[in-house]
Amino acid sequence: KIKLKHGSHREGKRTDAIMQKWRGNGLGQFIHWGLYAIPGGEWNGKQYNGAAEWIRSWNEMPKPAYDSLIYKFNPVNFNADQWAAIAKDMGARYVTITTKHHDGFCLWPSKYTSYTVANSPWKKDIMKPLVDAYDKAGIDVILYFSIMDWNHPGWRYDIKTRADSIAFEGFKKFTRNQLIELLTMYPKAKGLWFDGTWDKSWIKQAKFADELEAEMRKLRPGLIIGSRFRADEYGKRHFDSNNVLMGDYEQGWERKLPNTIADVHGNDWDCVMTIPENQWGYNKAWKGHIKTSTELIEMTAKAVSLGGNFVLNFGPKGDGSIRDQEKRLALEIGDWMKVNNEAIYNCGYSGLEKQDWGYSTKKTRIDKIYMVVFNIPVSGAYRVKLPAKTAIAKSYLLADQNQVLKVEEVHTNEYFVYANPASQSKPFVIVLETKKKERSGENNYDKAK
Ligand SMILES: C[C@@H]1N[C@@H](c2nc3ccccc3[nH]2)[C@H](O)[C@@H]1O
Repeated sequence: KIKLKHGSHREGKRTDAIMQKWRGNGLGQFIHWGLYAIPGGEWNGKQYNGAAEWIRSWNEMPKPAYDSLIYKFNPVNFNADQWAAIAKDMGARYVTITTKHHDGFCLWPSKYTSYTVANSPWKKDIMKPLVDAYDKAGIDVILYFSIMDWNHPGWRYDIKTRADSIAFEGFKKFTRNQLIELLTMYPKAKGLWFDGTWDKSWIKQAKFADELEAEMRKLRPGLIIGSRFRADEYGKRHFDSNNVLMGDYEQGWERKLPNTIADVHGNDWDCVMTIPENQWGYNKAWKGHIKTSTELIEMTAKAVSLGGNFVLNFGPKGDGSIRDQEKRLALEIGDWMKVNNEAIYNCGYSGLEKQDWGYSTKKTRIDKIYMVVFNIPVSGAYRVKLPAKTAIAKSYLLADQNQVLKVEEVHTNEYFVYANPASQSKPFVIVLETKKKERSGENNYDKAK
């Protein structure tokens, strides 16, 4: 083990109630909203091929033209309660909201810069109504914060000269001030989701970032901070030089999912996902594949089956309204979650071998296993292998618990569950209530009544 001053300060999962609630959330909503939603991926009639929230980095759009979008920020259709209702209807149990993206525009009236909503035609704080609306809806709030800030004169991609170093010292103070300000103004926030931390300038700030993380955790005990915030003194990110996870959960799954439990190294983690291929901020013209609700439900089930949370991104328009495709997907996912959320909420890795029919999840501390089915076997038989000394006490469809299913032990600890789902068009869940196996060889299953 390498002696580290600014590596991880905790091994293993957090066991406190705040983190246990986070762990059981299963499904979350991401909100990317800011000035970039006004051009929506287009400038002077030309489409920007990258992610819409990165349009400022596009040479076709002069930086001053982007920066003066502040004078156009007047989201007359912004309705925080409506955004929270969409998340609620979808079955999201937490939301991550951009307070400041890479462009540096602040959705709260920060005292430390003039580049905020306070100096836009809108004038009012956006974060307070959002935090209050989601909190009222019973949805936990996490604040997204980009360290990289293209608007701040002190930002540097790397620190090469003494002048860089002096400028960056000012930037670091500004960053700390804004983070303390956010935690003070929005005490209901359960955590911070950091981004824009990959450049050398920030990676070199191991001591500063370590002390800042400690200061934030002291100010807000129980605060949830992921692995993307800081690097150790050898520049190692996400996992320190002893390969121990930094922060409270792994924040590396952006637009991708782990494939097996080995990929998540026994840690908590979240996957943040876009509906189109790669657009976080509002883009007028979604190109390429737009994920269907069934695909997104499958990603949610896969994430939970591997012990993580799935956080689906919404990019509200410049006027504050939510686009129709996003509203429709939220309702379709929500319809499924209303019937099946028992297989998602407070569930995690079941320990069972992956089978072709889909993903299995397990309630923490309860002997219930959920088989979330996406591929229906022509045989009608759903194979499941249980650990030794575990038997199936009862099996039924989550959607219709009166439908007790026939179970057959085809080999030791290997069972076929027979189910003919009513509908074949949507994923469905088979529940296994397990029990300790009595003497071996006894047929431990209920014949279909
Ligand atoms: C959660 C996502 N993270 C930001 C981002 N910027 C990137 C630059 C390079 C590679 C990946 C990136 N992700 C995206 O703009 C979005 O906020």
